[in-house]
Amino acid sequence: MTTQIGVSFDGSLDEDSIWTWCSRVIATFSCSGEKEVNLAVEDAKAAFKIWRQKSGLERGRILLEAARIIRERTDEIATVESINNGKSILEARLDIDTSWQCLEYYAGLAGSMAGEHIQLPGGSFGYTRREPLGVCVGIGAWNYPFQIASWKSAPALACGNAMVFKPSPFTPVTALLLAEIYTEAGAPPGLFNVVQGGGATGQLLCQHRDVAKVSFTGSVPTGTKIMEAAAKGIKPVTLELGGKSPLIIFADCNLENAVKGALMANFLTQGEVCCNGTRVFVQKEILDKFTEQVVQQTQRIKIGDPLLEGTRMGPLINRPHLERVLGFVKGAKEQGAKVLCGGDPYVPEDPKLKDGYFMRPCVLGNCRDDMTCVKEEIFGPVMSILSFDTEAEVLERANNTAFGLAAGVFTRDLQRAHRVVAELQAGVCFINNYNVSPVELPFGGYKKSGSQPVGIVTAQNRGASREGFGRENGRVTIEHYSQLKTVCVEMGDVESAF
Ligand SMILES: NC(=O)c1ccc[n+]([C@@H]2O[C@H](COP(=O)([O-])OP(=O)(O)OC[C@H]3O[C@@H](n4cnc5c(N)ncnc54)[C@H](O)[C@@H]3O)[C@@H](O)[C@H]2O)c1
Ligand SMILES: O=CCc1c[nH]c2ccc(O)cc12
Repeated sequence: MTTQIGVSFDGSLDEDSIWTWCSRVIATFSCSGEKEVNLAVEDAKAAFKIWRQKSGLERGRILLEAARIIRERTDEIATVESINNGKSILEARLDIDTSWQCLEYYAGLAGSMAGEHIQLPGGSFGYTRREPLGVCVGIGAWNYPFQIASWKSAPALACGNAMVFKPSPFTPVTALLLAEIYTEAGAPPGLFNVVQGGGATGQLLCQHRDVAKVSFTGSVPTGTKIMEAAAKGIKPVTLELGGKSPLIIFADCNLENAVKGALMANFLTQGEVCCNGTRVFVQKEILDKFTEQVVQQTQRIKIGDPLLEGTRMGPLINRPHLERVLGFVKGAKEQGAKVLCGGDPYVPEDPKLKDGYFMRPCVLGNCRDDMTCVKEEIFGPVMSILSFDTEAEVLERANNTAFGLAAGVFTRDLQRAHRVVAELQAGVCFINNYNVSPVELPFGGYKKSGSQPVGIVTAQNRGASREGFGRENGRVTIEHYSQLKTVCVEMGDVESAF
C-alpha cells in the first residue's frame, strides 16, 4: 500500500485499487489476480479444515471475542470508516455497533445449529446434520464497507465456513481491520481472507472451483453477472441488490415522526443506501404541510468534514458518482419536477475540503411516476415527493417497479398499516419508522432487489420462495450458509430386492 496524497483519481480500477477522499488519493492497493485469488482460497480451505471440526459453541466463543474487540475499538474503526466512505462519524459509529451486534447474534446461534431425529419402522431411524458449505465468497459495495463485511462473515463463520471477502475498490480499508480482529480473536489464519480489486478480481472469485457460495451486495447489473458465473458452477448465491423503495405517508400520521422518517429514509450515508425510501407518497390533505417541514429540516442538515462531531452529511463516494447524482437532479428539472431545496454542489469553507464530492441534499416536488428520478435508483441524497388520494391507488403505484427491497408506511391506523404492508411487494417493510436494521430481523429484497422471480404475484404465491436468493441477518440466514445431510440408519437386516 502506498500513500500518494495530492494525486487525482483517474478511474482505472482494475489495475490498481485507489482509495480517494475529497479528491485526494490516500492509498493505492494492488488488485489481486489469479495467483492471489488462488492463494486466498487455498488458505481459506486450510482454515476451513480446522474450523469445521470445532463445535458451534467453540466457534461462537471466537465470534464473541471478535465482537468484544470491535466494540472496544469502535471509535478507531469508525474513524477509518468515515474516511473510507465519507459518511459522518456519528453514522460510522452506528454502523460499527450493528457490526459487533451481528457477530454477537450469530455467536449465540452457532451452538444451536442442529438437525432432527426421525424414527423409522423396526427401530431404524434417520437424522439430519446441518453442515457448512466450505469456502464462501463475500463481495461488498462501498456504502457500508465494514458492516457488509461483518453481516456476511458472521453467519458464514458461525456455520463453520471460511470466507474470502472482496471489498469495493472505492472503500478497500476497513475489511482489513475485520480480518485482523478475527485473527486476534483466535480464528485460524486465513479463515476470513481479504483480496483487493474490482470486477475482474470479483469474477475470478465467483468462477473459482473451490468456492462453494457467493454472497454479493451491489447493483442489479453486477448481480446478474455474478449469478451467471455462479450458475456455471451450480453455486448458491445471496444477492442484496438495488432499490427504489416507496414510503407512504397517510394524512392521519404523526406528522413530526413522518417528517423525521422521510429524512431517515433518504439522507443517511449521503443517500447512498440501497433500501432508501426515495419515492415519498404523501396523501393530498397533508402534502403542503409535510413538504414544508421536510424542506425546512433538510436545509438544516450540516454538510462538511465527516470527522467533525456536528457534521450530519459528508461527501459522496467519488467525482463520477457525484456528477451522476447531479445529472439526475438536472434531468428531473427538465422533466418538470421542482427543486424545493439543494441538488447543487456544496463547497465547504475549509480549504482542505474544497475539492470534495459534496452536494446539498435535495427535495424534489411536483414529481410524477413516469419521471426518471422516480423510476431509477439515484443512490444519492435526492428525495422525490409524490401525492396520492386513496390507499388502493398508492398501493398500485408503490408496487409498480421492478425493485422490491423495502417500503414504509406512516399512519396512526394500525389495521391500515398491517393491511398495506401485507400488499407491498418488498422484502423489508417499516411501520412508523424507516431504515432501522436490528440484526435479529432478516434483511433482503423481493423482485429485482434480490429474490427469485415468481412472475405475477397472486394471493396464492405471495411470499412463496421469496428468500430464494438468501437473506442477511436473522435466524433464517443460517439456512443459507449451511447444507442439510440426511443419514438413514438401518437397525435390522438388509431386505434385498435381488
Ligand atoms: N441490497 C443491498 O443490501 C445493497 C446494499 C448496498 C448497495 N446496494 C446496491 O449497490 C449499488 C451500489 O454499489 P456499487 O456501486 O459498489 O455496486 P457494484 O455492483 O458496482 O459493485 C459491487 C461490488 O461488486 C464488484 N464487482 C463489479 N463487477 C463485478 C463482476 N463482474 N463480478 C464480481 N464482482 C464484481 C465491485 O468491485 C464491488 O466490490 C447500488 O445499486 C445499491 O443499491 C445494495
Ligand atoms: O445499503 C443497503 C442496506 C445495507 C446497510 N447495511 C448493509 C450491510 C450489508 C448489506 O448486504 C446491506 C446493507
